[in-house]
Amino acid sequence: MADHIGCIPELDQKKYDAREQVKIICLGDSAVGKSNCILKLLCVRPQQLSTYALTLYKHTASVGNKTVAVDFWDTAGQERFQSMHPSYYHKAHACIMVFDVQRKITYKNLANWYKELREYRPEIPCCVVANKIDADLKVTQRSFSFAKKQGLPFYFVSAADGTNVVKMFREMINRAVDYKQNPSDFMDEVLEELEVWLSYSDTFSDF
Ligand SMILES: Nc1nc2c(ncn2[C@@H]2O[C@H](COP(=O)(O)OP(=O)(O)OP(=O)(O)O)[C@@H](O)[C@H]2O)c(=O)[nH]1
Ligand SMILES: [Mg+2]
Repeated sequence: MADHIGCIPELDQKKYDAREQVKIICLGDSAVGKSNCILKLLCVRPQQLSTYALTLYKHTASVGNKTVAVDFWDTAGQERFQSMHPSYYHKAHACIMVFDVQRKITYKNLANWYKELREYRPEIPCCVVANKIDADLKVTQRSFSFAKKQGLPFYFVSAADGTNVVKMFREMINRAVDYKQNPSDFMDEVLEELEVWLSYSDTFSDF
């Protein structure tokens, strides 16, 4: 039932420097399995690049004929205050919201996370992940209406045995790239144009 997990043995610097880059954030209550989902995908020991409150995981993925550098942003602790710093949301291209199928409160709290997400990022693709299904497979027969009501894709996942982990991330990376190429948020469009313009002016300043 588990997906095959594609391991990346070591960092390929060329791919890492890929032009296309997306930021994907994870939201959800403490201990729902956010970090474990990412770790399962990466199959490698994480590289901790930032502070106590934030861990940044680097990943490369193929989307069509392009190599995409993916930054997964994960928190360590701040979600216990039921709110994230605005910089966490800044320029995110997609969001993965996780709850624990064994703790109802984590499902209820999705509404708060989603509200906060939409205050900062009204248009980015988002999905709902029901994690820890290995602990009780019967939950996959239950319906969790929150995602449907909000029109969000929904995945039953187990970070422990890998079920649906790769599928979920692959689809979300595709959607993040898609969003980056066709932002529906006006501010994002402006920032995207500005970035292209700045990269051109960098190139010319080399001459
Ligand atoms: N049975 C089972 N346990 C899981 C699964 N995913 C995570 N866990 C366990 O749940 C606990 C929390 O997992 P984390 O990945 O650290 O959760 P988190 O959401 O990153 O937690 P914080 O960083 O504290 O916010 C750990 O003890 C994991 O081993 C899963 O799919 N199945
Ligand atoms: Mg964590």
